[in-house]
Amino acid sequence: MLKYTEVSKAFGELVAVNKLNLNVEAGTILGFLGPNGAGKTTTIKMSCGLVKPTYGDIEAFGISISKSRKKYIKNIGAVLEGNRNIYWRLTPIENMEYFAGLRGISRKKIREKMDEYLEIFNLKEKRNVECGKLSRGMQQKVAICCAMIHEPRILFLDEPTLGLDVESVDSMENIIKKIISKDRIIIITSHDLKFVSDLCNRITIIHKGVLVLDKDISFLESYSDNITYIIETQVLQQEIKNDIHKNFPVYIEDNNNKTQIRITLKEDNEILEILNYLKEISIKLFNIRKVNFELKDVFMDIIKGDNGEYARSNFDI
Ligand SMILES: Nc1ncnc2c1ncn2[C@@H]1O[C@H](COP(=O)(O)OP(=O)(O)OP(=O)(O)O)[C@@H](O)[C@H]1O
Repeated sequence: MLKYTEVSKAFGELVAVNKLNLNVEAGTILGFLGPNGAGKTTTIKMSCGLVKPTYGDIEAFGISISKSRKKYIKNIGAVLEGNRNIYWRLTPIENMEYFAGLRGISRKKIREKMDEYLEIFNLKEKRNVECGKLSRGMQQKVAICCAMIHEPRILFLDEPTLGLDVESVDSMENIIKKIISKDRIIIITSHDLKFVSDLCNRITIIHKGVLVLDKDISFLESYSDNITYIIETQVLQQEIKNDIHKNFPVYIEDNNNKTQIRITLKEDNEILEILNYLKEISIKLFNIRKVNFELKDVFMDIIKGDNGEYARSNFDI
């Protein structure tokens, strides 16, 4: 189990992570979500021993990072945000050998592991190509291979789909499904909520350093009766947006010279209320469409509010 007890990190006055308490069981693929600046990367860096918590402790399968850092780190593998996790001038094989060497694993010993990973990650044909010449998706796969070369039981993937095309996102999803096992934990941060809800069996949301949701993915099913609409209008003034926020369970964003209002309702005809409101203030409507209720709706509901302040949720979470 991965266990966080009161884990906190302050950078001067700014509290990036505030008393995080969380237990993650083996076999879990955890979606660790939050808006920009919520504290995700700081939490991952603390979990990898790269940033020291100001307060609190993290334990990986009973080993405490504050008491036995070296032993703790053996359980951890991580691919951090960005594309600097591997050496571009080296091939996938050379990168794996290099990272194995850093962990004190001999070339001979990892040969078998490398073959297995090249197979799983579909990298066999590219084994001797410089990583700088590979696609972004392949580079990301090599980075994961390197992070797993010492067979850690806990793997952190910070934004694994960033910059990947749809096909590569699919392939990443399949690979993560292949590498999870009942004695392993995979923790993923991502802004791609579809990827997360398709893949993860548990969802946590952190907002302004505070854990605000921790649920099994099945919790979404309890909202399957909800109906979500997207209403596209002329660009709305901030005052009007604030007023809509106050009166309706919505998420509002501007997109391509339009304002998109995403609203989740219990009954279809509740849509009339907001449409009447928009009509009364003479707002031009461009489009209305029904979409599936998604993790996105819960996520946006939790983090919405004026200036991104935590607002009371419309859902029973
Ligand atoms: N080294 C640092 N020094 C000062 N402040 C920092 C440092 N690292 C992070 N922060 C601040 O801590 C807060 C949390 O940042 P963090 O990078 O953990 O967020 P995040 O959830 O990963 O965001 P994003 O989705 O944008 O990557 C932010 O306000 C950030 O500016």
